[in-house]
Amino acid sequence: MHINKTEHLKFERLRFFLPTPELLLASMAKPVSIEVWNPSGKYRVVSTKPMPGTRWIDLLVQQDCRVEICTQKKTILSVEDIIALIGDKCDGVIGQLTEDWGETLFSALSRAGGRAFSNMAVGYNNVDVNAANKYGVAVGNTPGVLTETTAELAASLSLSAARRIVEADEFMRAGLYDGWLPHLFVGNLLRGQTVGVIGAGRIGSAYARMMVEGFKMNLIYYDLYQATRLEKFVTAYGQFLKASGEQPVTWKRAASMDEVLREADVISLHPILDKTTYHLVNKERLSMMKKEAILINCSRGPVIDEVALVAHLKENPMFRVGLDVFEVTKQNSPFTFPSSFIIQLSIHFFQDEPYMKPGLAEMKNAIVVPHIASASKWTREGMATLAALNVLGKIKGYPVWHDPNKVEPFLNENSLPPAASPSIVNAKALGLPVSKL
Ligand SMILES: NC(=O)C1=CN([C@@H]2O[C@H](COP(=O)(O)OP(=O)(O)OC[C@H]3O[C@@H](n4cnc5c(N)ncnc54)[C@H](O)[C@@H]3O)[C@@H](O)[C@H]2O)C=CC1
Ligand SMILES: O=C(O)C(=O)CO
Repeated sequence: MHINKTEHLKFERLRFFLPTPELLLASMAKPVSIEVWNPSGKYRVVSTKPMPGTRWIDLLVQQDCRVEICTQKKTILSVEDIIALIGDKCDGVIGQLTEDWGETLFSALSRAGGRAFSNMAVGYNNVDVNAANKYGVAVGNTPGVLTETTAELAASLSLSAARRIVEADEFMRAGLYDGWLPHLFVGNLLRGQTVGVIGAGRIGSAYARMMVEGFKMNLIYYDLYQATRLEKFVTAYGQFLKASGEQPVTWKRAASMDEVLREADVISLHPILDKTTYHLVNKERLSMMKKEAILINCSRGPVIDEVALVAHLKENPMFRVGLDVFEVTKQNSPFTFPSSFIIQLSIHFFQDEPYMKPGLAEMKNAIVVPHIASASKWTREGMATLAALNVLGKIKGYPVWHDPNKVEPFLNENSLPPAASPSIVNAKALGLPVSKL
């Protein structure tokens, strides 16, 4: 066994490249690379990935946790890999949206004595919450801290698509620019056009505000619920513009999603991924959109039928798309069963990346980025902190925070976080107490 012992900050950290005794006992153990903090800690918490910042580690260690971080050079861990990490004694796991958290993993965690899991993500379509309920495992997520960062990427993609920034950049780098021309990379003006938002929750509403306020676009949105605060904001901003002698902005709550698709010039998708939003944008719906419309997806890949999208992009060169997330390509996928199988079971959607549908990468009218919408330093460190505190809160028997949309008290680096789990999605099902702090 190769062991390096390193003093790091005020805690002890070990690195080794062979299984710990717990891992050796795991049924399908493989050699894994682990970094250990506070080896003598009472509670064993595993993180399936190194996460940004160190506050999340400090907070766990201060509360008597031994923290084990998987440093294996493999982007997406398999169920077997994670079973090996869980071993025979594990109090909680911090996992990633790329992992399949279903019956197998929750039963393994439960067998190891664990009752706490948190995704380092707000979306938890990769988690079978019913299975977690069955084994009494609390499931945490990380809302709120990534709202603005994700909305900013959706806004960036909207601008990049409207003004053809990626195409123009490639043109410059290829040495093709030989002087200003009236027709060179002519795109769309956003001001006065209509922005459509599907799923006006936290991120959808933040994006809508950016586009309305920043570019004076009118808003049309579709959601299962009324976005009252967003409506009030646009009304007030419209009144302000009018009082300043400018054209006021307007808003409309659409009765159907199709209304948004028909009317909007830029459409951004921000719903959760579940059986009601799977392939929400399909061939028929793409054909309803304006020929020069812009479609942005920073939610989850399977919200769009990407085979239909590639065909639509080919047929409509002025239609543009900005994608941060992707559907799995069956041909290349490590998973072989058809998507209809997933829908019928409708348990959870565990894998939608990293593959692109054939033809997408060649489309000039598509901008593609690798699921980076939440990738600002503040947000990613905050996500790590919230995920760690979700797990810690359950281990310590703390109540659940009363409002998962207001997580700021957990993110203040200058004070101790509240003694609560910031966001547990199955708190009600497990009958967990709610914090009155
Ligand atoms: N690309 C990325 O890096 C990121 C992606 N996300 C994705 O964005 C999603 C939304 O995040 P939040 O805004 O924080 O969640 P949220 O829960 O605040 O908003 C989701 C909204 O979708 C609406 N919705 C649900 N089903 C719908 C349907 N069938 N039709 C129309 N609207 C529907 C809900 O009513 C809700 O208002 C996450 O679940 C995640 O999948 C989130 C963060 C980063
Ligand atoms: O939080 C999420 O849901 C993500 O997609 C990560 O950015």
